Amino acid sequence: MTQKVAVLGTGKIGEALLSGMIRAGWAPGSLLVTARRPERAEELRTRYGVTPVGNDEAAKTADTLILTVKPQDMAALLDELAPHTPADRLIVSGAAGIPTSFFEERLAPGTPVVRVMTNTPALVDEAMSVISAGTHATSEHLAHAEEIFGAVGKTLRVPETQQDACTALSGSGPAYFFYLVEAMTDAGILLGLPRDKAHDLIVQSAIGAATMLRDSGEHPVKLRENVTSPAGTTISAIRELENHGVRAALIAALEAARDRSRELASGNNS
Ligand SMILES: NC(=O)C1=CN([C@@H]2O[C@H](COP(=O)(O)OP(=O)(O)OC[C@H]3O[C@@H](n4cnc5c(N)ncnc54)[C@H](O)[C@@H]3O)[C@@H](O)[C@H]2O)C=CC1
Ligand SMILES: O=C(O)[C@@H]1CCC=N1
Repeated sequence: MTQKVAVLGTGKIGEALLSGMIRAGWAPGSLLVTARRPERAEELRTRYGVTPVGNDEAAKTADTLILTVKPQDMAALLDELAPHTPADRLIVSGAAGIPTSFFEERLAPGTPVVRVMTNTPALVDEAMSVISAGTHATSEHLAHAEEIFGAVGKTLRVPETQQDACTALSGSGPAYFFYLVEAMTDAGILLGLPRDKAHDLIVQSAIGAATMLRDSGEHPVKLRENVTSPAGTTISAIRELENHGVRAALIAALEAARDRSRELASGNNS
């Protein structure tokens, strides 16, 4: 029997995952989606050939339910799902902050839950997805989640205690790089370059640097040293970064993201 997978609350992350699964060869006929707005459901059917259903129908029909609603909407979704979800369904949560115990408390006893933190480079099959098992999830359940999220990039198993830290690093991580590109493009404007040229120079430098980080096998310190000539330009820039506390700012920023992920777990949604 074909395994059916349902994506519930198919927004940015849900659609990125869905499209990646289809690119990786999943049959659209084995994929169900749910969305709040009927126009959105139709859009997904037209774009991917998947079947839109209600949340209750997804729970009854699919073997694996991937929940990609916002953390703030998860309790309401689980209220809707609980009466229709047999305990043999695999629940995969993609939400920041929410622990597997949150699902276990609201669904039938023994329900397997896997928590995943992915990121938006799923759109280009370069996601980093971090995967943890709940109390009743077996290694087969983890392997199934890896098969799904492996369609859009790399996966890594971690203990659930590390999920909030991973959310701060890789879940939110792409935003920090986009922010740096934005700021460096502004610097290019200050230095008199047209915006489009500044953008292209920084983006290609980012792609080159990321490829070297991934493929060279060198430590980032060594890669930076190779750019930094004695009495040259780079060290003048690095001194300013240190003077402005950029390293400390990054450490504090990621600590704040980790703390916010923990707050989402405790139901602080403001
Ligand atoms: N955006 C990002 O970079 C990342 C987001 N996440 C997590 O992924 C989840 C989704 O985030 P996004 O895709 O950015 O949000 P989004 O707002 O684009 O998507 C969530 C979707 O869920 C729908 N929804 C809410 N309640 C529903 C219900 N009861 N039934 C059906 N649909 C319902 C909403 O209409 C919306 O389309 C969040 O939990 C977030 O923490 C994880 C990693 C990265
Ligand atoms: O900002 C957020 O809460 C979500 C989770 C990780 C990335 N975006």
